Amino acid sequence: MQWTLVVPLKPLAEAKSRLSDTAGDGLRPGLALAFAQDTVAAALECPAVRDVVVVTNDALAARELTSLGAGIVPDRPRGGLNAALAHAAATVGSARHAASVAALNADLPALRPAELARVLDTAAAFPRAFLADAAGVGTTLLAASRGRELRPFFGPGSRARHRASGAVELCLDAVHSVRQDVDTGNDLRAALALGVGPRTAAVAARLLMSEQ
Ligand SMILES: Nc1nc2c(ncn2[C@@H]2O[C@H](COP(=O)(O)OP(=O)(O)OP(=O)(O)O)[C@@H](O)[C@H]2O)c(=O)[nH]1
Ligand SMILES: C=C(OP(=O)(O)O)C(=O)O
Repeated sequence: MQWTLVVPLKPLAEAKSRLSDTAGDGLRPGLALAFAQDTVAAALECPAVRDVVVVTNDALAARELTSLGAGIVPDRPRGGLNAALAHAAATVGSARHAASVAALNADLPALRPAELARVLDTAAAFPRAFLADAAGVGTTLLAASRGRELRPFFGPGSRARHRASGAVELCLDAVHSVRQDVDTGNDLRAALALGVGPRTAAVAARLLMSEQ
């Protein structure tokens, strides 16, 4: 089965506020963009992915991610993350020959295409399914098979909320790169240990230099 991925991305100037002690205002927007670029590039290399659509109102991010091959859906004003995802999923789901739709966070800089394929292939057996994040409290991916509504409940504690909504939790080993979102300095260190994509590696190197 081939999937359309919907990737939400806040305006870069507002993104990754929990990384403010690790990356100052000068580097943080570039770090958030690098995470999104490495996430989208890896997703586009995944054999289970037909296309990637980023829902964002950030003009620079839209330009850079389009150049990688992503489509863009403009965000809803002030609707928040779940409204943005539901809107984008409905937009791509109503297109002719729509694929199944999955929401994937934009902060997975270590994402490996083969691991993402394993997650999506497993999700295809269920109407709605999700993958918990590395911390075990959030969600990095929520999938809805063709014709099913996504019904996203992302945000703090989303693992429990997705489970309560009836989505099936995917219990898979060896898909660390799909679980490793980066919200904090410790998450960034964990992602770097897994091996990040080239854009995140470049910004992380500048971060280390600026610390010296
Ligand atoms: N399009 C869109 N994306 C959002 C919105 N809110 C959050 N996101 C994205 O959803 C994912 C998870 O978001 P959060 O953890 O809330 O925000 P973050 O920027 O990653 O980190 P913090 O600022 O530290 O909370 C990231 O990919 C965000 O860019 C929104 O209102 N619209
Ligand atoms: C929005 C989520 O991610 P984060 O951990 O980035 O807050 C979530 O886990 O539902």
